[in-house]
Amino acid sequence: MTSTSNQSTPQVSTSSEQPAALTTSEAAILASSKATAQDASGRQPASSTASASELASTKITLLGTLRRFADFPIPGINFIDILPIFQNPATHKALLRALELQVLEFGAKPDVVVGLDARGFLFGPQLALQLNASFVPVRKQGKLPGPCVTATYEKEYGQDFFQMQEGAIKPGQKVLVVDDIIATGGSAAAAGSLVKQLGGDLIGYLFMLEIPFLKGRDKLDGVHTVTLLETDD
Ligand SMILES: O=P(O)(O)OC[C@H]1O[C@H](OP(=O)(O)OP(=O)(O)O)[C@H](O)[C@@H]1O
Ligand SMILES: Nc1ncnc2[nH]cnc12
Repeated sequence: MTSTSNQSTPQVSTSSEQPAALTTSEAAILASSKATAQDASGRQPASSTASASELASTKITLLGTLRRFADFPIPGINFIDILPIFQNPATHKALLRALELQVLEFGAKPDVVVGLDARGFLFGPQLALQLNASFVPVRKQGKLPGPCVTATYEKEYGQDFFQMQEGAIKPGQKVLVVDDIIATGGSAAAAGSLVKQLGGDLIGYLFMLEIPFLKGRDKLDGVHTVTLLETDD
């Protein structure tokens, strides 16, 4: 996929067509795509330029698709709605492609993709298929049959329990935990602790979106964490 689009690629502005005012997140994406595409001599190899610019374009498109709802689900929470991405096949496809590119940053192919109930199920199984990996769910308590391991956690708007089925991960398997959003990091940290209880080798966390001011990464014990998009607004 390149920014010279085909029908399944979201339409993205070229630099001469940029809207007059970029948001802070969009400007940061453009700056980092220019920096990372350069080699040691300052030149930009064609393939790396293409994929960096593809990723930067996709990020801007996806950020523009998000919606905000004030005071949902409780007063004081600025809820970021990712669902519009899935309403459009082009943005849906671009998201999956971008996440697949982000997995390269882990330097190892996961054996298992673990997705968190419920929004981690929107793209986790598809990503697992693209990586030729297994998909295993983390579910809210009371939804999984058979013996389970359980972890309690606090998230941005409440407390909950997560479970995984015993035997769902084989000891030593390389596991990537994926979810839509990392806010305070409580959900992801609980999922990581379940993976470890089952003997998995937690190689990292991958999120569609991070809310940096909530400092969720601080709860992830330094485990490699990659996020496609960031917004504090
Ligand atoms: O970083 P945290 O503060 O823990 O918050 C992030 C979690 O909150 C949301 O899930 P939610 O529990 O609302 O469930 P849902 O996916 O079923 O909507 C989101 O999908 C993450 O899993
Ligand atoms: N602000 C937020 N918006 C959407 N999902 C969330 N999960 C935790 N915090 C959230």
